[in-house]
Amino acid sequence: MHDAAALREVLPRAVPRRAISNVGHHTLSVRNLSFAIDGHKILKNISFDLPGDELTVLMGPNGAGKSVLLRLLHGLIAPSNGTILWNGEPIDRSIRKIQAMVFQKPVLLRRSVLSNLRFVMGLRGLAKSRSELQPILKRLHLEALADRPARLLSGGEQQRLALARALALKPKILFLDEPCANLDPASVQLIEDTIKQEKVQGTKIILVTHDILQARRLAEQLVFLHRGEVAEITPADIFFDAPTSKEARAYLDGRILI
Ligand SMILES: Nc1ncnc2c1ncn2[C@@H]1O[C@H](COP(=O)(O)OP(=O)(O)OP(=O)(O)O)[C@@H](O)[C@H]1O
Repeated sequence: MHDAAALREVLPRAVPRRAISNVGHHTLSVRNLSFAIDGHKILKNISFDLPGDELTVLMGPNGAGKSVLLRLLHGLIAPSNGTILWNGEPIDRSIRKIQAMVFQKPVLLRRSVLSNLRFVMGLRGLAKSRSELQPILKRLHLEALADRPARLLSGGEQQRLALARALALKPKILFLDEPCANLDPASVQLIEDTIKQEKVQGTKIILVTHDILQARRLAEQLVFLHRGEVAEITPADIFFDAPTSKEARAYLDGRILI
């Protein structure tokens, strides 16, 4: 696949609808959301509300449907049934523009680090000079790598670039799919600190992780998925002390879920 085409695959498709105003601390909701492929039901009639001012962590065993749910929420795939709402309104083009996503395996262009940032911003009509991009490079410790080919970066450096690219879009809703998988402790801390700063600045964050300690450090709200269904949605402190579902209890105890 051509570079630009590959990157467009990770940007949400615009859905033509009316514009909305006053986006801030609102709520991301799904109603009766289902997704099936070839008759295989991957997500089954899910409904929930994720308050804009709480950091939501999405957990669940392998194959539960977490990545598929993030891709649906981000608009990369269309649901078989159901609706996704931001502040009570169906997601439209103006809301797609305030979303960004970081994938577990970064999708980067065969260009420099700087050029990767510029390209995505250009797609959103946000042309930026080198000096204007310095703060975001600095924030993710990428200044010294700005002119390096992105695909030659280490895994951790690529993940920092993927986060920088998402943040450069100044998203109000940020989806993170295991952004710290395979990162060293310093990189994990940098990414977690950056996520916390974004949250404080009012970005709605939905993070998928299998790292229970990371979830404890970051989560305010916990959504636990099991076999395509929401087993529980709980404030994080309750979830880790006394999960209400047997599925979450088994997961936290390290028992295999069937
Ligand atoms: N394009 C697809 N075609 C067919 N099946 C798919 C497709 N995408 C996902 N699936 C299936 O949907 C289920 C959920 O996948 P998903 O990647 O969302 O799981 P996950 O909860 O993110 O798991 P993990 O923790 O292992 O990353 C899996 O059984 C997967 O095989």
